[in-house]
Amino acid sequence: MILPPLSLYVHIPWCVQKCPYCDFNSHSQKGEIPETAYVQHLLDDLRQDLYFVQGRKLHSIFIGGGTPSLMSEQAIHDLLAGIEQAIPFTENIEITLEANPGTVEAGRFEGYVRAGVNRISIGVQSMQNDKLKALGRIHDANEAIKAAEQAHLAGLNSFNLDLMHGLPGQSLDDALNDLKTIIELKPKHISWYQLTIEPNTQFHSKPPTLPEDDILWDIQEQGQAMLAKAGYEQYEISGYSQPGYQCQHNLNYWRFGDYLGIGCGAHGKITLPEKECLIRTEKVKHPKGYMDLTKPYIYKRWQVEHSDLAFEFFMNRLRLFEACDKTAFHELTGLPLHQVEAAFEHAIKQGLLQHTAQQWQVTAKGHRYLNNLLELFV
Ligand SMILES: C[S@@+](CC[C@H](N)C(=O)[O-])C[C@H]1O[C@@H](n2cnc3c(N)ncnc32)[C@H](O)[C@@H]1O
Ligand SMILES: C[S@@+](CC[C@H](N)C(=O)[O-])C[C@H]1O[C@@H](n2cnc3c(N)ncnc32)[C@H](O)[C@@H]1O
Ligand code: SF4
Repeated sequence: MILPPLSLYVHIPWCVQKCPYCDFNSHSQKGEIPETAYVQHLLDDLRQDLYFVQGRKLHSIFIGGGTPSLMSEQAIHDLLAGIEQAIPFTENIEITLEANPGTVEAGRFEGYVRAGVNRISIGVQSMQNDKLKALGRIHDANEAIKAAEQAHLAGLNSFNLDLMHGLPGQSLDDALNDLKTIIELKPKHISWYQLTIEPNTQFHSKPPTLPEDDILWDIQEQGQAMLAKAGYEQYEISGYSQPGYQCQHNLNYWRFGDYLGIGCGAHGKITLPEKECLIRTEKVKHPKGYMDLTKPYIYKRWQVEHSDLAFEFFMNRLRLFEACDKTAFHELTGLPLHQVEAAFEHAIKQGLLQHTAQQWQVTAKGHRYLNNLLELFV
């Protein structure tokens, strides 16, 4: 087994209010968030994970949530300084912070950049005010535009806009107009998600009327063509970027790289080559329990069973559009290649995969029927 690049995910669990479609680990917090105490807990949590790190450097950091843009510049500065003290950074480290346009007053992004952030991901969701209202968002389209302008002003070479489609009452034209407006804001990266109704959300208990399947299909096909025409390459199911601006954190995740996870409900995955195994970690989910000094941060830690490894590898790796080196399978899982050859032959016969002597690549059909492809590895 070889050691892949190491990333770090940091979870910030608070939002101004909970959106009715969202099943992320987020809690509405009226008033001040306990950011100073939380940063200390995060750094303490990280120290307890250092056992796994052993001389490695950090390749990317993703501060996600919840709404990390509720944190002050000082808190993000203290957090990043503390992380760097614990684990050195690689020279080109990517440091992303997620922001909600409703929390971004002027000058905020400059502050984050001073603290060390070099990529901001802004949750725009839609550019139509009636849709934003139906989604329970705390901002309007104008504030989303202002947030994107601020990202340019802060000198951020790379920022991402999150947009959703398949929204309640959305027509094909609505969705395409949203994309067109987003493209005009010139982000280097666009995450374009189809709205899904998740269990344990308000939309699940009171479902809104969503567009018919044929409209969803047209949105997908025509939206992808529009993004491609504007120079955005699709490199992952929902990830599009200008060439060279893929999200390094996501890429490492889908390439089956390693990541530590700190903060409420954060997940981690670490390779231990000397033990020929993978460890997964999960931290305590609720902020109250996580910040309770009498309890550990870790909720669960387990070794991935050998029988699950092949599926876990491909479930991540086959989401990416780039080809996969055949050697990566053995290097990252420790399993012999011949174990998956029969599944691959089957997938190639069905037109879901193609291959050369060195690499595998998912075909367009394989991306469309990804679940059928993955079933071959169960
Ligand atoms: C943690 S949020 C981003 C930052 C910030 N909390 C915000 O919403 O502005 C992650 C992103 O996941 C997407 N998302 C969340 N729930 C979703 C759902 N049910 N279906 C599709 N996309 C969803 C949204 O685009 C959202 O921006
Ligand atoms: C889906 S991406 C967001 C994409 C995005 N909008 C951007 O910046 O390009 C969010 C990243 O945070 C990671 N993440 C989210 N919740 C997590 C958790 N609880 N534990 C570990 N990683 C998490 C995901 O794995 C992913 O790499
Ligand atoms: S979508 Fe973003 S702002 Fe809305 S509840 Fe989820 S994490 Fe919070």
